[in-house]
Amino acid sequence: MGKQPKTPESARRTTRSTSSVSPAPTPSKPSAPPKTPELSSSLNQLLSSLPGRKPQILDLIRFLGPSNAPCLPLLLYGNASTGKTSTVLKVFEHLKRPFVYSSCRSCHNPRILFELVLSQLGSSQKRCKKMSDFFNYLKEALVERNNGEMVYLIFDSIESVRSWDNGSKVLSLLLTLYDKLQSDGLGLIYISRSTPDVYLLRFGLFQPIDLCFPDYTFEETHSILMRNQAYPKLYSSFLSVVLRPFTRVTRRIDELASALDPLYKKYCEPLTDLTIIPNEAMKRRLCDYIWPHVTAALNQTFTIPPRALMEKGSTGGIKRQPSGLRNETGLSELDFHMSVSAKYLLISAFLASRNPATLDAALFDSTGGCDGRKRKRKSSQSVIDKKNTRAEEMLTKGPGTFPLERLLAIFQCITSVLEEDSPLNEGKLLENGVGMMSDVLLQLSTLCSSSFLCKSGNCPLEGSVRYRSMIDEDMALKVARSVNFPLSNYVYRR
Ligand SMILES: Nc1ncnc2c1ncn2[C@@H]1O[C@H](COP(=O)(O)OP(=O)(O)OP(=O)(O)O)[C@@H](O)[C@H]1O
Repeated sequence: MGKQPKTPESARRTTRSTSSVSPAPTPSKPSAPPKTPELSSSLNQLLSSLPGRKPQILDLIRFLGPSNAPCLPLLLYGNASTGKTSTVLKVFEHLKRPFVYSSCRSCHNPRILFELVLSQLGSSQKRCKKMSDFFNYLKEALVERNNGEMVYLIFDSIESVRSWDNGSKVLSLLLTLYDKLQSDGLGLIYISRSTPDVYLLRFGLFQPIDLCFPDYTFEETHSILMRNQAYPKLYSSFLSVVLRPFTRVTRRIDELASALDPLYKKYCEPLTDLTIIPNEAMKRRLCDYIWPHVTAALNQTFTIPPRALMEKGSTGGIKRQPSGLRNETGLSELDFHMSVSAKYLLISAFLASRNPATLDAALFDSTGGCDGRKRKRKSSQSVIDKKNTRAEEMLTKGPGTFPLERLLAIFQCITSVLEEDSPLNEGKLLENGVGMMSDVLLQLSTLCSSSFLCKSGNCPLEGSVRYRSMIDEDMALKVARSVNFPLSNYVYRR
């Protein structure tokens, strides 16, 4: 499971400013969700509109507290399409609270973001030439508004700010607004795909209450897709055929919905009556009918649009690029399409191609951990020298080939390390567990057909197929970052 949402008590911390500014109102104690019959039916509606998000919804309502009580900044985090935005917006709608929503991803630069926030607060004429303009206008708008009710600024996708010019400064301003403006009735909610440590380490003052949105389980994904279906029996029989293979490729609800939509239309084509409850024989016939389309659609999931593929020089001694596959901006597309297990497989393949096989034992211990330093200390200098010479040869030759067994061994090692290390990844890996391994061959063939890997002919000695990774180090690092994998700890360097 992912990092569990903290209990309200353990999550509430005193920021430097709340402890030093005495007249500032104390953030309210989180209270239980209201229990009037009217509200509880609206709460039930809210809960059923977002399957799998009950703990997050209830925590969020508790953290926000009553409408006139200040609340500490909240940081909602989780992978793409885990319902962070939908949950916040629906909770605010349910509570009927005033809020200002801005997605940093669609703003592209600070000026657009600042002016978007101000315009929603009624200051649409204000132009922000400097960062301090935003702060001053925001303060003015809050003072003018001052009606005793909190107003919440919701900043979505704050991880995107880091890639802007002056991104760090902008992020620092956004994350410290609470310290400066809490007494003006401002609540702050940040939504991020990155984990809190990214912000806590770099912006020391920022100490929000964090709320994790773990990836959906298979069952939750099923319930989400079943929502609002006109013919639930038929749709359920459709999902029983298609959902397993697709969730191996992606767990993103938006990707699944758009991939399954045309397939469902196909599935219904042979039927004249959609209200029918398919019996076993009909299910089998429909399954046979849809299956070729399923396999074709599964392959398409990895297609990277050509406009995103830009030429870029190779780095780190890796000389070859896959034909037609260039990276850099391509990663956002890649990130969009690639499942978590495919990303780990790609990282494993990169390591297998990049590192000499002789270093595997030193980099990964038998339980899968990265135990490089300990082992290196035990090796004699001459053994190290020999390995280094071979490794240097590899670096100058470009990416090496490797057999399937080596790929699987590395894959197993790095995924088991991540089960221990990464709170967000933990959920995916534990949940997928065996599934992730059994899925590898399917992922492998898809990675080959998408030119991320290539088959490198048969090894004359072993007679088996060998593979080669076709991505460069920059791309591997980006893939690794997207799943919080510490790739540089595993890459052999001269
Ligand atoms: N639990 C859920 N129930 C119903 N629909 C959901 C659920 N979770 C996600 N979705 C749907 O998936 C899509 C993406 O959800 P949303 O934008 O809320 O995710 P997110 O975590 O904010 O993603 P991102 O990090 O990409 O911004 C939306 O269409 C949303 O309706």
